[in-house]
Amino acid sequence: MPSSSPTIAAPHFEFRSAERVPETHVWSGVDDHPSVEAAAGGRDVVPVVDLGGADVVRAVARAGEEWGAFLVVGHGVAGGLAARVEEQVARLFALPAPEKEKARAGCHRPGGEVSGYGGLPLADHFSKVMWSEGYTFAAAAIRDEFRRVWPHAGDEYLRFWYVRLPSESDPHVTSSSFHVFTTYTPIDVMEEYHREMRALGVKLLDVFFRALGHTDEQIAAGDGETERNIRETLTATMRPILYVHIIMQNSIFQPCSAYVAVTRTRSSGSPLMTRRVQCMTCRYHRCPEPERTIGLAAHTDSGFITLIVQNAVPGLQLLRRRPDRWVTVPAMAGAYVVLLGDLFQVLTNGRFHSALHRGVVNRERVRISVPYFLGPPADMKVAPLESAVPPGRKPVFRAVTWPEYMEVKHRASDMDASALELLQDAEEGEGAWEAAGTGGAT
Ligand SMILES: O=C(O)CCC(=O)C(=O)O
Ligand SMILES: [Fe+2]
Repeated sequence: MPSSSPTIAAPHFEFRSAERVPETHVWSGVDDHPSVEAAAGGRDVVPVVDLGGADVVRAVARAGEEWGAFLVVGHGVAGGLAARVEEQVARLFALPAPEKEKARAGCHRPGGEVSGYGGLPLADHFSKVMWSEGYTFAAAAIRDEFRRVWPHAGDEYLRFWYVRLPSESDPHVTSSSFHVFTTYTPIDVMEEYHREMRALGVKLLDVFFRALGHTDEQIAAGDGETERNIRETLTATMRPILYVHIIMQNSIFQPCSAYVAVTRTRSSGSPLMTRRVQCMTCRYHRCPEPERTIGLAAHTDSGFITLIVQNAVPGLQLLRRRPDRWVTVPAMAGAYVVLLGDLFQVLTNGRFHSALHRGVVNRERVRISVPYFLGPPADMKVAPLESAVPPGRKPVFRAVTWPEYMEVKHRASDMDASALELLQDAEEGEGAWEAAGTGGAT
């Protein structure tokens, strides 16, 4: 449950070596509703939309209306990109704790910057800590962000070439993490991810605009000013997340796997130093701990559209109603997850809705997820598009900027209310805003 208690100032918590879920990370109500695996042919199949297929507009519109989420295939994004992103993100998380701490969010710019390493923005609303670690980067400036948080790493960021050798008994490592030499650096891959996701996001926006009645000609001509403005000013944030599986209790530690840290000279690119470090891996007994904690608490995303690449380990769940149940999004090779955010619900006057979702941990394998959030710039007033408001009707939502929306969302969360409801009627919304501001979150 949301809480107005101050955030726990968690010291660096090393999930990998935790021997039990500490009280700080124990959540109640994680199994309030049953978890359901998407069953073939049943009502709980997360829609899969082929962007290159026939009837794509109808398929996207249906998924947006019924789920606020879907898996997209036929998207035209290079086949190997997902594995490359997963590999580089695994390396970022494999950095030693002091390296991660250097990047801790809020340490680098005045004003409590969220960009960097650490908890998720939503963590402030809970008295418990989530079982995940994450980085947040402004996607268009990721090279500058890396340079800012790890200035000692040099322009090619070669400090991130920590490579883990394969070990059959080590469940942390995915097969794609095994390459010792690769032609990519993390920054190249993350920049490519940014370019591809932005292009995919724009493609999806256009499909949604079509679903609202825009013709090919209108879209080709750049639509009206509002739509063009939305497309051209999209902002993007990238947030790699690591959900470490729960392997504690009765673990028997034994030395067996090794890390190799490879550093290369900047000019020649040839190996300069190779270091072998003996480390510990573990055999483990399964235990019921995953149900006691949560990787990422239930929430809706705030922006327009979130695109997610995840590794082969499922863990993202969508809440479906009547009866309430958490449906696990399958880890489908080659597919990207699409989630609609609250501001998209505002933009489309509620025709397409945001999806309530969460991230769970498991007993077997590490899960990596790399959400890419697309939204408006901070100064854009987001209001229902004309094409989304039926003739003769008033818009359901009042216009709001992203920062204004976040303020409503924070206050709504403290009041245990819904931010979108507070925005639904101008008078009611303003009233509630006032009340939230003065009444406190008791
Ligand atoms: O774990 C995931 O795939 C989803 C992450 C997420 O919902 C978020 O960062 O907002
Ligand atoms: Fe999310």
